Amino acid sequence: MSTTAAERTGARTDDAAALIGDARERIDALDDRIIGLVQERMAVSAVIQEARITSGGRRVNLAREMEILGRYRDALGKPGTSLAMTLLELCRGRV
Ligand SMILES: O=C(O)C(=O)C[C@]1(C(=O)O)C=C[C@@H](O)C=C1
Repeated sequence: MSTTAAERTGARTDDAAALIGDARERIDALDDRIIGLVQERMAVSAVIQEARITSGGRRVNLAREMEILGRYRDALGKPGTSLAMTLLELCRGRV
């Protein structure tokens, strides 16, 4: 059974439903890019961690993490800090 544009988008007019459909396509494309960038970040972070561990250091570098948290907070506010913490967890696991 097929759904109507209104059911898919929550809009009450065809114009609004069309706009939402187009904008959702852009969001899906952006999310694909964001996911790709996160995966790229994870790979680069793994190279750094591996080099540090192989040299006898620790996986985690808290001073660097503080810089990153501050950067995301300055750009995006408090939720930016949460986003940075999630990114760091994806990149180095839980500490
Ligand atoms: O910049 C580093 O030294 C890294 O190891 C990368 C990274 C990160 O993913 O941003 C990961 C772990 C460290 O605790 C700090 C930062």
